[in-house]
Amino acid sequence: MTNSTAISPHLLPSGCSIREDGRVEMHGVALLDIAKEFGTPCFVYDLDHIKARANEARGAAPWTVAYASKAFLCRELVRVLDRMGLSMDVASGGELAVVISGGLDPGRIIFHGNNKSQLELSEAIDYGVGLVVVDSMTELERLESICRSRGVVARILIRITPGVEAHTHEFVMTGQEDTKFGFSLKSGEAEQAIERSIRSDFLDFVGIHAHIGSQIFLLDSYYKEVEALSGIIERYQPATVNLGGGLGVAYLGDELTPTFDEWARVLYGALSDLRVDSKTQIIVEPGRSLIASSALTLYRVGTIKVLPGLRTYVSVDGGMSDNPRPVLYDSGYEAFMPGYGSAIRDSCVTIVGKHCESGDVLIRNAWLPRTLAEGDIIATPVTGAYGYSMASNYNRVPRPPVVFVDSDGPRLAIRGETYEDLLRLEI
Ligand SMILES: Cc1ncc(COP(=O)(O)O)c(C=O)c1O
Ligand SMILES: N[C@@H](CCCC[NH3+])C(=O)O
Repeated sequence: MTNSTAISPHLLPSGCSIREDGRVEMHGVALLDIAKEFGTPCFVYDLDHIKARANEARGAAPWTVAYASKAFLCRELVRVLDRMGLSMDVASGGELAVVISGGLDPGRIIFHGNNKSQLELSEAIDYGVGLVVVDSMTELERLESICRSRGVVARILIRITPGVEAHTHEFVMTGQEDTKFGFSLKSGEAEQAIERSIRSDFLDFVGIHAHIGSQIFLLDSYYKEVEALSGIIERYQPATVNLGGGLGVAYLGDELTPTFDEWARVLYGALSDLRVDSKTQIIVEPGRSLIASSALTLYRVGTIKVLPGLRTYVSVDGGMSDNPRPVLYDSGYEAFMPGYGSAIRDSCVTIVGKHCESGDVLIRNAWLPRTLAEGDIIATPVTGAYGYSMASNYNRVPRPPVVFVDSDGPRLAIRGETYEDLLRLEI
């Protein structure tokens, strides 16, 4: 736990700097001015940081990088990643619609999901997505019949459950045997699905997919993943092996994360140890590790309630509706005052949201300067992944705006919702 120190600069997006007067700015614009212009709460993304992370991921190995759009998705981001030539993974018809509307070449889309509907599968085929990742025998048959009726062939990967337990929160583990995702390797279902797709006239078996979970720090889990798949790879010599995403990120100042280079070294080391043909196309699907550290969230403090001998509650104008991760996974975050970035954070408080839930806690033990007062702006870094994308309208709280910043200044990528937006589906 960080105690009595200023915020670690490495938790801030790379375009951030702390001015001599202590104000934190992003590409020369004070975060306090962004809060004034766009209101709070507000997600602020450093566009150059996103591009740098995408380039780092791409440069780490001769693999194909498909950004996992569930981590954060908006049209403007699709345009940016499209210009960089990245591929994208989608996991629903809605994500597919946004990626298509952002203009990404459908051939660079990978379509996931353990329960894709008939409509979603048809849309995937009609848009011409590059790869459909087939998750069950029912889906394989549904997809085949859609393709038969259109006289087309779908390029598919078979999703395999490698039976690897990655060391992460059980809610975000996906590679173990007891999971809703994919075909079990152990039971032989994976081989049956591959054989079935090879026999089909309307399915083109391009390769296999596996994903062992999210927020993974121990790279050894990836070695085990490749090891588990090696028998299938040797037997079917797939053109493509998609090893999923899941690389962990640091949310707290004292956490150390593996780099894309280290991840690549482990994966390629395993592939080479297991003599996987070097011509095999390797795909990875980083979501969190590509986007999380590029953003922070700005909040305004509304009330400060001191319960003597117990704790001090600092209530902000957002909460579990813009960041459900602390409630869902007990995830830790840090906070700082963008007006006083170099100030020593010498007071431990509990930052809570404005929702009608005692559990609506953003940071249980947050260190902030003791000068913190009602009306101040605070920021939580590393909120670029699974914050906005999992945001809700609980208590009919409008979802906040998303602002992109680079050397051209700040601009809206997604506007904040209004009460009118909240009413637009009402009859
Ligand atoms: C199939 C698949 N690929 C990629 C990801 C991205 O994971 P992460 O954001 O942890 O990199 C996920 C989410 O866990 C996933 O389910
Ligand atoms: N939403 C989760 C990760 C889920 C990964 C998607 N399969 C998180 O915030 O950590």
